[in-house]
Amino acid sequence: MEGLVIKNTGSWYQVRTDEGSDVECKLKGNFRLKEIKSTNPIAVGDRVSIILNEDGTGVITEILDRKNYIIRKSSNLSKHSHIIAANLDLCFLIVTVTKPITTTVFIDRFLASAEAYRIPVNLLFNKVDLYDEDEMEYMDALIDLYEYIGYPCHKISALNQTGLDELKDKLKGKITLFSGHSGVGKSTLINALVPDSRLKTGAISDFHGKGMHTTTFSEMMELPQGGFIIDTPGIKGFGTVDMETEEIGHYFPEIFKFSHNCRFNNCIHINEPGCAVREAVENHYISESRYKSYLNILEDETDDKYRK
Ligand SMILES: Nc1nc2c(ncn2[C@@H]2O[C@H](COP(=O)(O)OP(=O)(O)OP(=O)(O)O)[C@@H](O)[C@H]2O)c(=O)[nH]1
Ligand SMILES: [Zn+2]
Repeated sequence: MEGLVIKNTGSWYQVRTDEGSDVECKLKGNFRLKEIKSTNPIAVGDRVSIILNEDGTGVITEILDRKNYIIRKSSNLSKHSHIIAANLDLCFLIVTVTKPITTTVFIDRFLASAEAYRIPVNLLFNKVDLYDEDEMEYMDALIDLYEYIGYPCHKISALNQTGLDELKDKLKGKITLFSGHSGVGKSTLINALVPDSRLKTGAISDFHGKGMHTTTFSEMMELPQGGFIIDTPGIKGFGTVDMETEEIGHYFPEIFKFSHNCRFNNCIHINEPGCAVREAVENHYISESRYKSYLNILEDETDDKYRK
């Protein structure tokens, strides 16, 4: 029997079978994952094969191929990583122009990581009910920029529940990760989209008792229209994705496009002669803020290399 892992408590996995029932499962004793050194072999979003025990519980015997997964390193030194979720169809990054400010560097780092993971992102500009004329203008400029690059943008007010219908359509039948700075209105939005999510949160803490570490546990919330939302506590963005210096430009779609015309094919677009990316920045085909974010990631990765 096959199903979808919708909750992971560390020792148990809740599996929604394709027939529609929920089964509490354990892993088969000798279960191993070959390619990934991970503290948890299975995460929410995984599709698995199970066999049923007589008492109604189940055993996970096999994990089906993943289309993607997001990880967090257990610590900087460790090679082990924690898989946060698998098989994501979409990310919603919630941003605000004010209260709090979401910087373009934060947005661009998130977008680049999502590109590395091959997960499409939509930007949700929340709290539009708060903005004055200048803030509206700034938001519209950002929306022009990101839509031009290819990231769909939405103006919403989670508080007043405006702009949410289009989101509901997009979420239907998908697994979507919600992310954003603390205070942008993520909980308010999720409560508006999943009417009984507050109730569910209560039920989880009962189930776990006290000693539960949030890092080993995650859950998907089911949407009334079908589909799931992932809002794992403690994730801000994806954490750092390791990127090779020459790869970073691949995760900025518009930089990648222009980089085909650079004179050197290993150009990293800093001060090489014949760099088509820098020329595009000077001619305003690539935005200054995006190029700055690119340099910002490049700097970090270079620092990392020297430290190692
Ligand atoms: N004016 C306005 N306020 C909002 C809106 N959405 C959320 N807020 C307010 O912003 C504050 C933070 O909202 P939360 O939903 O708790 O934000 P969060 O992103 O979940 O924050 P964390 O729980 O810290 O991660 C609350 O006071 C909300 O009422 C909105 O659309 N407009
Ligand atoms: Zn270049």
